[in-house]
Amino acid sequence: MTAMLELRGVTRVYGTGENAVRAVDGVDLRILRGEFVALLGPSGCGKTTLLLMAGLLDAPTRGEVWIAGRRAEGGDKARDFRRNTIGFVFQKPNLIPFLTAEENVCLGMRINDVSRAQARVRSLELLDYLGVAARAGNYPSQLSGGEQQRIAIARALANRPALILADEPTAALDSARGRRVFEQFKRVASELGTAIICVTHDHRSLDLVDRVLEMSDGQLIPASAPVRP
Ligand SMILES: Nc1ncnc2c1ncn2[C@@H]1O[C@H](COP(=O)(O)OP(=O)(O)OP(=O)(O)O)[C@@H](O)[C@H]1O
Repeated sequence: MTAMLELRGVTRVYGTGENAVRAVDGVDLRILRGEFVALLGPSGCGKTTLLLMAGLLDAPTRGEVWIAGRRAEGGDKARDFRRNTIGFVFQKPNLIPFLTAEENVCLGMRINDVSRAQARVRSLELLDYLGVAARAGNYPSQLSGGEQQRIAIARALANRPALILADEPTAALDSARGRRVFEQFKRVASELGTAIICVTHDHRSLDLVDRVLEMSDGQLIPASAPVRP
Protein backbone atom coordinates (compact mmCIF):
# COMPACT_ATOMS: atom_id res chain seq x y z
CA MET A 1 0.00 0.00 0.00
CA THR A 2 1.33 3.45 -0.90
CA ALA A 3 2.24 5.49 2.15
CA MET A 4 0.70 8.98 2.23
CA LEU A 5 3.82 10.09 4.11
CA GLU A 6 7.16 8.36 4.15
CA LEU A 7 10.27 9.65 5.87
CA ARG A 8 13.54 7.89 5.08
CA GLY A 9 16.45 8.59 7.41
CA VAL A 10 15.28 12.17 7.93
CA THR A 11 17.69 14.32 9.95
CA ARG A 12 17.59 18.04 10.69
CA VAL A 13 20.54 19.79 12.25
CA TYR A 14 20.19 23.44 13.28
CA GLY A 15 23.38 25.53 13.53
CA THR A 16 26.95 24.35 13.06
CA GLY A 17 30.00 23.24 15.04
CA GLU A 18 29.67 23.35 18.82
CA ASN A 19 26.26 24.99 18.55
CA ALA A 20 24.78 22.30 16.31
CA VAL A 21 21.44 20.89 17.52
CA ARG A 22 20.33 17.57 16.04
CA ALA A 23 16.59 18.32 16.33
CA VAL A 24 15.53 15.24 14.30
CA ASP A 25 17.90 12.32 14.05
CA GLY A 26 17.51 9.65 11.38
CA VAL A 27 13.74 9.16 11.49
CA ASP A 28 12.09 6.46 9.35
CA LEU A 29 8.30 6.57 9.25
CA ARG A 30 5.40 5.43 7.06
CA ILE A 31 1.85 6.72 7.48
CA LEU A 32 -0.78 4.96 5.40
CA ARG A 33 -3.93 6.24 3.74
CA GLY A 34 -6.69 6.75 6.32
CA GLU A 35 -4.36 6.42 9.31
CA PHE A 36 -4.81 8.79 12.26
CA VAL A 37 -1.58 8.96 14.23
CA ALA A 38 -0.70 10.87 17.41
CA LEU A 39 2.85 12.13 17.95
CA LEU A 40 3.87 12.58 21.59
CA GLY A 41 7.04 13.62 23.34
CA PRO A 42 8.51 16.13 25.77
CA SER A 43 9.13 19.76 24.89
CA GLY A 44 12.13 20.17 22.59
CA CYS A 45 12.26 16.53 21.41
CA GLY A 46 11.76 17.53 17.76
CA LYS A 47 8.02 17.09 17.07
CA THR A 48 7.48 20.46 15.38
CA THR A 49 10.68 20.12 13.36
CA LEU A 50 9.49 16.70 12.14
CA LEU A 51 6.11 18.15 11.17
CA LEU A 52 7.73 21.08 9.32
CA MET A 53 9.75 18.66 7.18
CA ALA A 54 6.78 16.35 6.59
CA GLY A 55 4.85 19.47 5.51
CA LEU A 56 7.64 20.60 3.14
CA LEU A 57 7.99 23.84 5.10
CA ASP A 58 11.58 22.98 5.98
CA ALA A 59 14.08 20.72 4.20
CA PRO A 60 15.95 17.91 5.96
CA THR A 61 19.72 18.18 6.37
CA ARG A 62 19.76 14.52 5.29
CA GLY A 63 17.17 11.97 4.21
CA GLU A 64 14.11 11.89 1.98
CA VAL A 65 10.49 12.96 2.33
CA TRP A 66 7.89 11.19 0.17
CA ILE A 67 4.27 12.33 -0.02
CA ALA A 68 1.64 10.10 -1.65
CA GLY A 69 4.33 8.15 -3.50
CA ARG A 70 6.21 11.21 -4.81
CA ARG A 71 9.57 12.37 -3.59
CA ALA A 72 9.34 15.97 -2.34
CA GLU A 73 11.41 18.58 -4.14
CA GLY A 74 12.47 22.05 -3.05
CA GLY A 75 11.64 25.52 -4.33
CA ASP A 76 8.48 26.60 -6.19
CA LYS A 77 7.57 23.02 -7.05
CA ALA A 78 7.37 22.22 -3.32
CA ARG A 79 4.97 25.13 -2.82
CA ASP A 80 2.51 23.98 -5.49
CA PHE A 81 2.80 20.35 -4.42
CA ARG A 82 2.24 21.33 -0.77
CA ARG A 83 -0.87 23.38 -1.58
CA ASN A 84 -2.44 20.44 -3.37
CA THR A 85 -1.50 17.58 -1.09
CA ILE A 86 -1.05 18.79 2.50
CA GLY A 87 -3.41 20.53 4.93
CA PHE A 88 -2.26 22.17 8.16
CA VAL A 89 -4.04 22.72 11.46
CA PHE A 90 -2.28 24.66 14.21
CA GLN A 91 -2.88 25.31 17.90
CA LYS A 92 -4.51 28.64 17.02
CA PRO A 93 -7.10 28.46 14.22
CA ASN A 94 -5.53 31.57 12.56
CA LEU A 95 -8.74 32.44 10.70
CA ILE A 96 -8.80 35.73 8.83
CA PRO A 97 -10.89 38.00 11.08
CA PHE A 98 -12.61 40.03 8.36
CA LEU A 99 -13.75 36.98 6.37
CA THR A 100 -16.73 34.80 7.29
CA ALA A 101 -16.28 31.13 8.14
CA GLU A 102 -17.30 30.18 4.61
CA GLU A 103 -14.95 32.73 3.02
CA ASN A 104 -12.08 31.47 5.19
CA VAL A 105 -12.61 27.94 3.87
CA CYS A 106 -12.93 29.24 0.28
CA LEU A 107 -9.68 31.17 0.36
CA GLY A 108 -7.25 28.29 -0.20
CA MET A 109 -9.37 26.96 -3.07
CA ARG A 110 -9.45 30.38 -4.77
CA ILE A 111 -5.62 30.48 -4.59
CA ASN A 112 -5.71 27.09 -6.33
CA ASP A 113 -7.85 28.55 -9.15
CA VAL A 114 -11.10 26.84 -8.14
CA SER A 115 -14.02 28.98 -9.37
CA ARG A 116 -15.89 31.11 -6.83
CA ALA A 117 -19.09 29.06 -7.28
CA GLN A 118 -17.33 25.69 -6.90
CA ALA A 119 -15.38 26.90 -3.87
CA ARG A 120 -18.60 28.05 -2.23
CA VAL A 121 -20.30 24.68 -2.78
CA ARG A 122 -17.29 22.77 -1.43
CA SER A 123 -16.95 25.13 1.52
CA LEU A 124 -20.60 24.70 2.55
CA GLU A 125 -20.29 20.92 2.14
CA LEU A 126 -17.27 20.84 4.45
CA LEU A 127 -18.84 23.12 7.06
CA ASP A 128 -21.86 20.82 7.04
CA TYR A 129 -19.62 17.74 7.32
CA LEU A 130 -17.93 19.25 10.39
CA GLY A 131 -21.22 20.26 12.00
CA VAL A 132 -20.79 24.03 11.67
CA ALA A 133 -22.95 24.80 8.60
CA ALA A 134 -25.08 27.16 10.68
CA ARG A 135 -21.95 29.25 11.30
CA ALA A 136 -21.07 29.75 7.61
CA GLY A 137 -21.95 33.46 7.62
CA ASN A 138 -20.34 34.26 10.98
CA TYR A 139 -17.03 36.02 11.49
CA PRO A 140 -14.37 34.29 13.65
CA SER A 141 -14.98 36.67 16.58
CA GLN A 142 -18.58 35.39 16.70
CA LEU A 143 -17.49 31.74 17.07
CA SER A 144 -16.31 29.67 20.05
CA GLY A 145 -12.74 28.32 20.10
CA GLY A 146 -14.01 24.83 19.22
CA GLU A 147 -16.06 26.14 16.30
CA GLN A 148 -13.10 28.14 15.01
CA GLN A 149 -10.95 25.02 15.12
CA ARG A 150 -13.57 23.10 13.12
CA ILE A 151 -13.53 25.88 10.51
CA ALA A 152 -9.73 25.53 10.43
CA ILE A 153 -10.12 21.77 9.84
CA ALA A 154 -12.61 22.47 7.02
CA ARG A 155 -10.06 24.88 5.52
CA ALA A 156 -7.32 22.24 5.78
CA LEU A 157 -9.57 19.74 3.94
CA ALA A 158 -10.67 22.13 1.19
CA ASN A 159 -8.17 20.98 -1.45
CA ARG A 160 -8.71 17.28 -0.64
CA PRO A 161 -5.21 16.75 0.81
CA ALA A 162 -3.64 13.31 1.10
CA LEU A 163 -2.15 14.34 4.43
CA ILE A 164 -3.13 16.59 7.33
CA LEU A 165 -0.49 17.76 9.78
CA ALA A 166 -1.79 19.14 13.06
CA ASP A 167 0.41 20.77 15.71
CA GLU A 168 -1.29 20.72 19.12
CA PRO A 169 -4.71 21.57 17.67
CA THR A 170 -6.50 21.00 20.99
CA ALA A 171 -4.07 22.81 23.30
CA ALA A 172 -6.31 25.88 23.59
CA LEU A 173 -9.54 23.91 24.06
CA ASP A 174 -11.19 22.37 27.12
CA SER A 175 -11.18 18.57 27.22
CA ALA A 176 -14.69 18.07 25.76
CA ARG A 177 -13.99 20.39 22.81
CA GLY A 178 -10.55 18.88 22.37
CA ARG A 179 -12.07 15.42 22.21
CA ARG A 180 -14.53 16.59 19.56
CA VAL A 181 -11.61 17.72 17.39
CA PHE A 182 -10.04 14.25 17.73
CA GLU A 183 -13.41 12.68 16.85
CA GLN A 184 -13.55 14.83 13.71
CA PHE A 185 -10.04 13.76 12.72
CA LYS A 186 -10.91 10.10 13.26
CA ARG A 187 -13.96 10.47 11.02
CA VAL A 188 -12.02 12.37 8.34
CA ALA A 189 -9.31 9.69 8.30
CA SER A 190 -11.70 6.74 8.12
CA GLU A 191 -14.30 8.23 5.76
CA LEU A 192 -12.15 10.40 3.46
CA GLY A 193 -8.94 8.32 3.61
CA THR A 194 -6.84 11.29 4.71
CA ALA A 195 -3.67 10.41 6.64
CA ILE A 196 -3.39 12.55 9.77
CA ILE A 197 -0.49 13.20 12.14
CA CYS A 198 -1.42 15.10 15.25
CA VAL A 199 1.19 16.39 17.69
CA THR A 200 -0.44 16.45 21.11
CA HIS A 201 0.16 16.52 24.84
CA ASP A 202 -3.44 15.46 25.41
CA HIS A 203 -3.40 11.84 26.57
CA ARG A 204 -7.14 11.75 27.27
CA SER A 205 -8.18 11.32 23.63
CA LEU A 206 -5.56 8.79 22.56
CA ASP A 207 -8.19 6.02 22.50
CA LEU A 208 -9.41 7.65 19.25
CA VAL A 209 -6.16 7.33 17.28
CA ASP A 210 -4.95 4.34 15.26
CA ARG A 211 -1.33 4.59 16.40
CA VAL A 212 0.72 6.48 18.96
CA LEU A 213 4.27 7.55 18.09
CA GLU A 214 6.63 8.77 20.76
CA MET A 215 9.66 10.96 20.19
CA SER A 216 12.68 11.48 22.42
CA ASP A 217 15.85 13.43 21.61
CA GLY A 218 15.02 13.67 17.91
CA GLN A 219 14.27 9.96 17.47
CA LEU A 220 11.12 7.87 17.35
CA ILE A 221 11.10 5.40 20.22
CA PRO A 222 9.05 2.21 20.34
CA ALA A 223 5.68 2.86 21.99
CA SER A 224 5.80 1.85 25.65
CA ALA A 225 4.19 -1.47 26.46
CA PRO A 226 0.84 -1.24 28.23
CA VAL A 227 1.16 -1.46 32.01
CA ARG A 228 -0.31 -4.70 33.33
CA PRO A 229 -1.47 -5.12 36.94
N1 LIG B 1 15.03 27.41 14.11
C1 LIG B 1 15.75 26.78 15.05
N2 LIG B 1 17.05 27.09 15.24
C2 LIG B 1 17.80 26.45 16.17
N3 LIG B 1 17.33 25.46 16.96
C3 LIG B 1 16.03 25.12 16.83
C4 LIG B 1 15.18 25.76 15.88
N4 LIG B 1 13.93 25.19 15.95
C5 LIG B 1 14.03 24.25 16.92
N5 LIG B 1 15.28 24.20 17.44
C6 LIG B 1 15.75 23.26 18.47
O1 LIG B 1 15.49 21.94 18.00
C7 LIG B 1 15.03 21.11 19.06
C8 LIG B 1 13.66 20.54 18.69
O2 LIG B 1 12.70 21.61 18.66
P1 LIG B 1 11.17 21.39 18.28
O3 LIG B 1 10.50 22.73 18.29
O4 LIG B 1 11.09 20.59 17.04
O5 LIG B 1 10.63 20.52 19.51
P2 LIG B 1 9.15 20.15 19.98
O6 LIG B 1 9.17 18.73 20.38
O7 LIG B 1 8.17 20.56 18.93
O8 LIG B 1 8.95 21.08 21.27
P3 LIG B 1 7.58 21.71 21.91
O9 LIG B 1 6.75 20.54 22.40
O10 LIG B 1 8.11 22.56 23.02
O11 LIG B 1 6.92 22.51 20.83
C9 LIG B 1 15.04 21.98 20.31
O12 LIG B 1 16.26 21.75 20.98
C10 LIG B 1 14.98 23.39 19.78
O13 LIG B 1 15.59 24.30 20.68
